[in-house]
Amino acid sequence: MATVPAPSALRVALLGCGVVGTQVARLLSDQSDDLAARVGARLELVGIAVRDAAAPRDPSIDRALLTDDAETLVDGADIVIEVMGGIEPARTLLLRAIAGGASVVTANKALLAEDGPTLYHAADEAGVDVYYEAAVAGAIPIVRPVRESLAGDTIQRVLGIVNGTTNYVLDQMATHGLALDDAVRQAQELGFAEADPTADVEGYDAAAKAAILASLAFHTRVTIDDVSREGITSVTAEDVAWARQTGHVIKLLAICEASEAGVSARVHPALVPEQHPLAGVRGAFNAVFVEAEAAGELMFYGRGAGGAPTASAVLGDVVSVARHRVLGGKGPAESHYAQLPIAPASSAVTRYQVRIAVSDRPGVLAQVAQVVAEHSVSIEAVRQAPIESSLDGVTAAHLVITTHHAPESALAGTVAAIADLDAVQGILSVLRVEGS
Ligand SMILES: NC(=O)c1ccc[n+]([C@@H]2O[C@H](COP(=O)([O-])OP(=O)(O)OC[C@H]3O[C@@H](n4cnc5c(N)ncnc54)[C@H](O)[C@@H]3O)[C@@H](O)[C@H]2O)c1
Ligand SMILES: N[C@@H](CCO)C(=O)O
Ligand code: NA
Repeated sequence: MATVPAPSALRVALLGCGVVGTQVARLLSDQSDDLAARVGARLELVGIAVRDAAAPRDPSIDRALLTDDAETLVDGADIVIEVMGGIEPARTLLLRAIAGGASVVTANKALLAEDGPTLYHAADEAGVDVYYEAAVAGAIPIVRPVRESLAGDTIQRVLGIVNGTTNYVLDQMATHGLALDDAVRQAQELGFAEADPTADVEGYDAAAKAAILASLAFHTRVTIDDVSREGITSVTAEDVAWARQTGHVIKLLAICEASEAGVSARVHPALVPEQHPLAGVRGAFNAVFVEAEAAGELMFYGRGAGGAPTASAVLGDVVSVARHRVLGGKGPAESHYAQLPIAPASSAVTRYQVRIAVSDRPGVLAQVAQVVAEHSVSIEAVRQAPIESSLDGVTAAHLVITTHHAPESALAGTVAAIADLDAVQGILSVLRVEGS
């Protein structure tokens, strides 16, 4: 039987030359001999699609490679790397690449969380790879471990700090007592947060990553529309201080779980016990904590953003898809055989900490406890502390109630009933407690 000779070189097209693209081009050039040895064929960067070929670029970029004709570039490639971001034209260009027989590597979480299945289906039909390690938690290997290393196990839960900007902001609030707006401004000055930080602080970036992680972990298609999302804008310096007093830190978590109700993916600020490994994730670092039936607890930690760290993940994927082309065949495809239902957000079961301002007089604690019990919610701990400037001249106190596990729907009813009590001056915060 005649064998097809392995290619001596693979043509690589790069779409986008921003923060990540610049570093991808640099690594392809700086490491070209090592990459050739690892792949078994040279990786030849044949062009870089940009919006404006005349714009200033990092000196490491070979300007002769720049083109504003992305379509022609894609048509001649064996491997297409997409680091432009956005839905269009990224989707159309990737589909064109796949239809033309190229394997693709992308860092585009927004596109995958919105319409990944269109790409996966096209790649299946064409017999090529779609790899996307950089799309979740940047440099941290998490897509490959979930897709391959844990393929023989059953993942039960994934808890992730997958947005560096918000982790930096919450960490600054916790360690320096900053207000949220001041911490966001500092993150912008240091270049962590974008000029428009909405996608980060409102949790959209983390929600896209949660959709991708939930799809991988539970072999079920989950899109960003299936993810319940709450950002960090309502977190106050007082919440952060109270978290510390009760032995917690506040983190923006992406939580993916499978239960009898189906798969749930949610993003919200949560209290994490100080002794949990996720509580020690400081600054702009990311970490993904995985609970699996046989493996137990695993944590993946590192840099979730930045040009070079993200390019590291992209290059790892490029080497994988290139090896497949040299050896023939392709890597594992998207797996959605389980097709579990998407659980409604109200079915999530977790612990809560409710902080309320109450009039400090006899019987108030008993009234609050009664209301909680009537909603079948079990109290784990109650703390009380005086409020120095009392409201309306009535001596007031903070009451901090931590519950045992309860469904979100039961908690919502409980909080509404507590708010109706005469002795309750206000609900100051309701935070979920995760990781315990
Ligand atoms: N920056 C990070 O830390 C990071 C981390 C993980 C994933 N990502 C993802 O990587 C991708 C790129 O991010 P980035 O930070 O490098 O963004 P960026 O804005 O710095 O770079 C994107 C580049 O693509 C170019 N571009 C956009 N549309 C184009 C088009 N139609 N034709 C040609 N060029 C086009 C832009 O001009 C820009 O130079 C995004 O999908 C992002 O979500 C980024
Ligand atoms: N903006 C993201 C990086 C890219 O996903 C973050 O702050 O983590
Ligand atoms: Na990653």
